[in-house]
Amino acid sequence: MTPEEQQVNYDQGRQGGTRTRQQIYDPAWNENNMTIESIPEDQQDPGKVTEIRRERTLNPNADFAINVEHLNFYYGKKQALFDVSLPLRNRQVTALIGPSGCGKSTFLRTLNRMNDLIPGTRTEGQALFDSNNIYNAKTDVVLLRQRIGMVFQKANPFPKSIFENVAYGLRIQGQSNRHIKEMVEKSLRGAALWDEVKDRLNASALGLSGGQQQRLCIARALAVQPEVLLMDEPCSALDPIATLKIEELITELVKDYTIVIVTHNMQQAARVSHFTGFFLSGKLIEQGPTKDIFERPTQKETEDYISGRFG
Ligand SMILES: Nc1ncnc2c1ncn2[C@@H]1O[C@H](COP(=O)(O)OP(=O)(O)OP(=O)(O)O)[C@@H](O)[C@H]1O
Repeated sequence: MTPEEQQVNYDQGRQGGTRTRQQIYDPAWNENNMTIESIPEDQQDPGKVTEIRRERTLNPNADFAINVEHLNFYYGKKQALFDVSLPLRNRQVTALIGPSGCGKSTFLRTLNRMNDLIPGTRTEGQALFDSNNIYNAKTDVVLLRQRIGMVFQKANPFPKSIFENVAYGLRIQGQSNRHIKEMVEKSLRGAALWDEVKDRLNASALGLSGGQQQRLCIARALAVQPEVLLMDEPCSALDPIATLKIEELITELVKDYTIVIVTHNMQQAARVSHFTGFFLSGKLIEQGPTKDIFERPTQKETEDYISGRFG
């Protein structure tokens, strides 16, 4: 993807719209005012942040896929991140939570250097990925963004066919048609979309539902075989059923990929993540296994946030 296309991709992805506090905390919220009662009982939200599933227990022996140390980030003169150190463990889901404007998305975007597309930004510190510092000027950012893929708030399929959306990155790589065909199917299967689209691969991606479009964007990211997937509020524009599908997908994908997810929805963080970092005003206030963060946070600010005292 060219820098211009990446910027368009990024801008479109950020147009997720604003949500009220109630919408943020209400897992039943969606654009069509669907209520939680309309979801089949076995798919309803467990409702309690404290219900951490057993398989969500952090693997303490997991290596660090990326180890961020002493990260400071500036938009011009404005400092947005302050001395953030956070390890992102291999094949684990790390959730980034915190109130609006605390720096979650900024942090996420430092991991594949998407912030470089914004003029006047500056990064200090290091993020070790495969023994190389992501923030090093010599890093090949095109390759980096293949290895560390990204999914945005709002699904942003290209106005092309379903097949060509997934094939996009592979065509830029100059892959053979045979390889592209194989990878498109593999990626659509990986994104749990194959069965729904296999008979209409040449139809426009814009005709898919919002949830299908978001899974298509995940398939597009998977096609270039990334190691890490960054997800910036991937469900914020989806209804509860589409949200549950993405959450189930995350649970499957983490068997093969390292996932970092920004979410406003604390039930979601509790449901899908193994490790959680809580940000406030650009600082990482607390980090730890998700179970600990939600059941026995050590910092008052974390406790106030997860108990809904501010947001
Ligand atoms: N392109 C930009 N230029 C200047 N300042 C920015 C830019 N993007 C974000 N900021 C500022 O950086 C700070 C962190 O923003 P960021 O979007 O990372 O927060 P966030 O926690 O992801 O918020 P939200 O949950 O609302 O998306 C905020 O003060 C925001 O205004």
